[in-house]
Amino acid sequence: MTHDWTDLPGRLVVVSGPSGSGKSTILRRALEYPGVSARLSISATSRAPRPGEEQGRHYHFVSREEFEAARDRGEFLEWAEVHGNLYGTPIGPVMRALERGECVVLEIDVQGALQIIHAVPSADTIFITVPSLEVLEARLRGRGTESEAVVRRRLENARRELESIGLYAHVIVNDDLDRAVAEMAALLAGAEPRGDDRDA
Ligand SMILES: Nc1nc2c(ncn2[C@@H]2O[C@H](COP(=O)(O)OP(=O)(O)O)[C@@H](O)[C@H]2O)c(=O)[nH]1
Ligand SMILES: Nc1ncnc2c1ncn2[C@@H]1O[C@H](COP(=O)(O)OP(=O)(O)O)[C@@H](O)[C@H]1O
Repeated sequence: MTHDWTDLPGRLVVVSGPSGSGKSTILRRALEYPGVSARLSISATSRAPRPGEEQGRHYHFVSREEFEAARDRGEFLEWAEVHGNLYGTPIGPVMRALERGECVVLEIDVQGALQIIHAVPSADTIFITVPSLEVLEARLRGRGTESEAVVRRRLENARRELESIGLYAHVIVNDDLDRAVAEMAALLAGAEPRGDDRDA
């Protein structure tokens, strides 16, 4: 099924970047900034919930079979397999929020972001990166949520993901966290619903 995204009054913002680059940390804080009025899309995933994660708040946790059935029914705006699990953006809530003129943020991996860049050219795209792969490695280890083998796989993926950086409209280098959050907030605050003065 195709959707016409061009005439919706809201704004779609894609935030992407390697695992451990700081996407969730930066977004969590930037969404609280005064002047920022944006909602985070809740993805579906086949991965198991981590301690503290709630069904329907952090993700819609589903089985791999349920995910594949929804995908085959065309219910995802984009989807990807990331680190062995399936992730996808449900179309319905995004469409409805954009119809209401809201700003919707997708925090998704690079494969998904590339699908959005093709499917929704009006989307605003933000790539979060780190000063170096060494810094990324230290942060992934510091987070303590992944095993050694998983950290290595994520670093290999990061190298590949960094090759797409030029396709994004904006890049935030997450060295100083406060500055990165301020930059994200400024981009989101500027991502107002489009008016009649938009470019043709
Ligand atoms: N393509 C795509 N990627 C997603 C989606 N939701 C989350 N992701 C990405 O999947 C990756 C793994 O997310 P997660 O399991 O929460 O782990 P973590 O972000 O590495 O702690 C991250 O890069 C997320 O941005 C989605 O709906 N679509
Ligand atoms: N600017 C920063 N300086 C130091 N550590 C950071 C910075 N930004 C994020 N972190 C830490 O790096 C780790 C990865 O960040 P996270 O937001 O989970 O990344 P992502 O959502 O992109 O996978 C977390 O432990 C986080 O606290």
